[in-house]
Amino acid sequence: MLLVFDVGNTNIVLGLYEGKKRLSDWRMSTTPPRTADEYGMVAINLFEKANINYKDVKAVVVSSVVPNIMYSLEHMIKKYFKVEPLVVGPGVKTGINIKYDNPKEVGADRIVNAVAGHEIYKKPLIIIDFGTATTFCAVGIRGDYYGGCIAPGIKISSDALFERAAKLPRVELIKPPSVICKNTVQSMQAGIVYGYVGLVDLIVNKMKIEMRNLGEQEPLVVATGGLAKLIASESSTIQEINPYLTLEGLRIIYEKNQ
Ligand SMILES: Nc1ncnc2c1ncn2[C@@H]1O[C@H](COP(=O)(O)OP(=O)(O)O)[C@@H](O)[C@H]1O
Ligand SMILES: CC(C)(COP(=O)(O)O)[C@@H](O)C(=O)NCCC(=O)O
Ligand SMILES: [K+]
Repeated sequence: MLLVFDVGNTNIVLGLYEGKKRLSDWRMSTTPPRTADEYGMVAINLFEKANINYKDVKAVVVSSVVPNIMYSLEHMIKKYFKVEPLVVGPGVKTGINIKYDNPKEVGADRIVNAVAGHEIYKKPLIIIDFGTATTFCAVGIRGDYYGGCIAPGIKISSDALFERAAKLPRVELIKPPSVICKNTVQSMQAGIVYGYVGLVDLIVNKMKIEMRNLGEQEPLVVATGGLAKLIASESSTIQEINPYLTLEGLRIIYEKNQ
């Protein structure tokens, strides 16, 4: 079996594969940083609860945008799973041609998403990943990674509002019935959800113009990440939601590096 880790700034998402089949996936918090043994205990417990023998894991692939937990995570993988993890980074085959000023600067999660999108959809793409940050990535039909935008994520933006405004409560991130709201909670929900939909649709429409100028056909707009569903329901530009895009990209990268 193949175990993949998508290490984001809020969550570490684990995916377990047998060939192309995803057997299970789990989500754990990225903070606080844990020791190798603490990561090991969590991982083994997750396998036990799923009635899966962790000793059947024969390969591990990791994508990370959180350098400070990598020592413990890699140490755990070697100690408990007895394998050397393939860590996505320079030198790992992806089939993606990174056209960033400094290709090493792009978040691994963004490249992994591009690998998955390119393989699955075989079209020019705009990939939106609603994570701690919301990333927008333009990928050409031939797998050129052109770059994109990084915006503050919905949750950290709304957390900042809750924390910094004395009279504003923490509200559930759900869509209110209108934008002219008559109470504080719905006013905040409208500002957060519709404000974010506006951010997404404006950026996507601008990226589409730039992709046309790059000679690409109309891109497919694919959303992933924890909060994709919430925004996609209101957005006029998001066409697909693929919650497992990053995990699929890690599986594909494993196959490309066999
Ligand atoms: N299935 C889900 N339903 C609702 N919220 C989610 C879900 N998965 C993740 N989230 C929330 O979405 C945000 C982004 O999660 P995630 O995409 O894992 O972030 P990152 O990749 O930056 O770690 C987090 O605040 C997380 O709590
Ligand atoms: C933008 C990100 C923080 C998004 O990561 P996440 O929200 O999943 O934690 C990550 O892709 C990153 O650290 N990128 C490096 C800078 C860049 O891509 O230009
Ligand atoms: K992510």
